[in-house]
Amino acid sequence: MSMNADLGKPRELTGLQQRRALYQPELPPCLEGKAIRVEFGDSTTTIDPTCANMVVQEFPNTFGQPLVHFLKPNKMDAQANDEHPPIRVGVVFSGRQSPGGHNVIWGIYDAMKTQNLQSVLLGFIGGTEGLFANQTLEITDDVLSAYRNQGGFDFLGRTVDQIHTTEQVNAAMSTCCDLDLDGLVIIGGVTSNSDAAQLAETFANHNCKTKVVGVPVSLNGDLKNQFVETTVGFDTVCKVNSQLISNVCLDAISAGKYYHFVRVMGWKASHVALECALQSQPNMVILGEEVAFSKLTLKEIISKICDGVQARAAQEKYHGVLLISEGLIESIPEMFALIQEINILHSNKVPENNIPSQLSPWATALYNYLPPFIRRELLLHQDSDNSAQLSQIDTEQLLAHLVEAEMNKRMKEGKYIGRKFSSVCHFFGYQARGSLPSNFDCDYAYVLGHICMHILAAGLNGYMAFATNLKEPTNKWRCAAVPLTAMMSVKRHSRSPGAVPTGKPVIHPSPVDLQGKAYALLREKASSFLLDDFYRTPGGIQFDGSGTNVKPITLTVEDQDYLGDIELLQDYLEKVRNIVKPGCSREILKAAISSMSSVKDVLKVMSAPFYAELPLFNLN
Ligand SMILES: O=P(O)(O)OC[C@H]1O[C@](O)(CO)[C@@H](O)[C@@H]1O
Repeated sequence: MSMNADLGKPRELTGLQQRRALYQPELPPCLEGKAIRVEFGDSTTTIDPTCANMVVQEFPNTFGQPLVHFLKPNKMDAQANDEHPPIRVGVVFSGRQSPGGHNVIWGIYDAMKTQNLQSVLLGFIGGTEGLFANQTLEITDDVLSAYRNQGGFDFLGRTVDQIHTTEQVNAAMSTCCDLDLDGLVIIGGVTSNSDAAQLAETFANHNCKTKVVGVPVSLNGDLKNQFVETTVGFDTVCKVNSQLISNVCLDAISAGKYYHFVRVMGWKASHVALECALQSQPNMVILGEEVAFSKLTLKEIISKICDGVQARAAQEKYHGVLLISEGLIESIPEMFALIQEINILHSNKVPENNIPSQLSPWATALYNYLPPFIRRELLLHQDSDNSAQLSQIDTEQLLAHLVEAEMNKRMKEGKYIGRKFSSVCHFFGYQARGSLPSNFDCDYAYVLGHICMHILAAGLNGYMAFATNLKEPTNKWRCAAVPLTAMMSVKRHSRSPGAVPTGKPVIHPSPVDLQGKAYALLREKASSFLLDDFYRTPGGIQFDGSGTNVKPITLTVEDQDYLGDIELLQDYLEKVRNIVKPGCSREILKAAISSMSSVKDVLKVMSAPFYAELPLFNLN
C-alpha cells in the first residue's frame, strides 16, 4: 500500500495556529491526577430492548457489560490505584475528518504518560489501511506538537471507514498481535464504532489480548443517545457553517435579487442543519426527518418552496435563503425508493452505465424526469456502508432547478406576478470540516482521549468513552464508559410498531427528534423566519478574548432533555427537597426554584409525581 509521505511530519504553523497549539484544554477533576476510582454501574441491555436477543447472539462476549464511571478518588479510597504498569496502545482515524480529532490522540498520550512514562502510543498512518498493513508512527511530544488543537486528520491521515470484512478484521487482529497491543482506540462515527464493537467481539472470541475502545468523533452529531450527548467536531462545524450561512443571508438582503439554496453536511441526520438554522435564522429550512415523517414528495416540497417565494414577493422581497440537510434527498419517499433500486444494482455488481436500463418502469420514469447532473450523481459508486454518496448529490441544485421551472410556469399561467426567480447554490461541507476546532471540541476530544486510556487501563473491552453534563464548564463534566452493544439496534423495514427487526445489529445514526425542544423552537419561528428576514449573525469562532464564551455550546446540546441522566435529576431533586420544607413561604420557594436553571423542565419531563407535589406554586 502507498502512504502519503507527508503524514505525521512536522509542519509550519501560522501565528494563529501556533497560539492555538499552546491552548491547554481543561480536565474535569476526576481525570486530573494519577489515581482514579473506577465504579461499575448496572449491567446494560440495548437502547431498543426488542433487539436485545439479536444483539446478544451476535455479541455473546461483549453484550450486557456494566456502565462504568470514572471518579475522583476519596482520600482513603482503597480502590484508587496509584501504581500503573506500562501499556501499549494503538490509535486509528477510521471515520471522516472532524475538527478536534487530533486532540483525542493528545488526550490518550497525556493520560498514558501521566500514569507511566514507559507506556507507548502508536498511531496508524493512513487510517484503517495503515492498521491492516501495520504502518505505525510512535507518538511523542515532539511529533504531537504541531497537531495540538489543530483541524483536519492530517497527523495520521485516514482512508476507508470500514473494518468489517473478514479479511480486514483478520488483518487488524494480526497487526494488534504483532505489535503486542493492550488496546486499540478507534476514532469515528456510527459506522466506525459499530466496527469497533465487532472487532472487540472477535478479539475476545480469539483470546486476542487487545481491548477495543471507540470514541464518538463525527461532524454529523448523529451519534447521540441517552449516553452520548454529542460528537467531537459537531460544535465547530455548526459554528463555522452558521457563520457562512449568516454571511449569505446578509449578502442576500443587501442585493435583494437572489434566492440562495444552501445544503449543509450531516449525512443521514439533520442535526447540523437544525443547529445552523437556529443560529443563523434563514428564511426556509427543510430537514430530512420532517420530510420522511410527513412523506412529502418532491413535487410537494417544490410547491411549498414556491409558495414561500410567492408570499415573499407579495411583500416585494425577491431574495431569500433556504437551508437543507445533506440527507434530504434520501428522505423523499420516491427518491429513497429510486436510490434503493440503484444500491441493489450496485451491490449486484451491475456496471454504472448499465444501471439505468435495469431500473423498474416507475423508477425509470422518475430517473428520466430528473435533470442529467442529478442522474449522474445518483449513479456514483457507493459509500463504504453501501449507501449513496450523499455529499456528491447536489440536492440544492435539484431544488433550485425545479423551483425555477415551477415559478416560470406559475408566471406564465398568471398565478405569480413578480420578478423572475433567480438562484445561487452552495454546499457547505468540506470548508467547515477542515476548520480549527472550537475550544469546546478541543476540550471534549482531549477529555475523551483521557477516558479511553482509563477504559484500557481498567482492562475493559468493547466500550465507548463518553462525558456528560457538557453544557456546564469542563470541571463539572462526568466521565464514563458505555458498552458499544448498549447503543445498538436492528433496523425494521417498516415503521409500524409490530414490524420485525431485520439485519445486523449496529449503532444507527440518531435522527433529529421531531418531538424535541430544538425542533419545536424552529417550527414556532418558521413563519417569521419566512417573511420577516430575522437573519442572525452569530459570527466566527472566537478562541479567546471578549466574545469567547458568548456561545459556549451548540443550542441543540444545551436544550437536550435530560432523559436518562438520572444523576442530574437526582441532584436537582435533592436541591428542591432541601427547599421544600414545611413552613417554607411561597415567596422563598418561588424565588429559589426560579434561580435553578432547568429545574422546572427536568421535573416536568422526568418526575411528574414529584412535580405534582408542588401544585400551589406557579412554576411557569
Ligand atoms: O466526501 P467524503 O469525504 O467521502 O465524505 C462525505 C461524508 O462524510 C461526512 O462529512 C461525515 O460523515 C458526511 O456528512 C458526508 O456525506
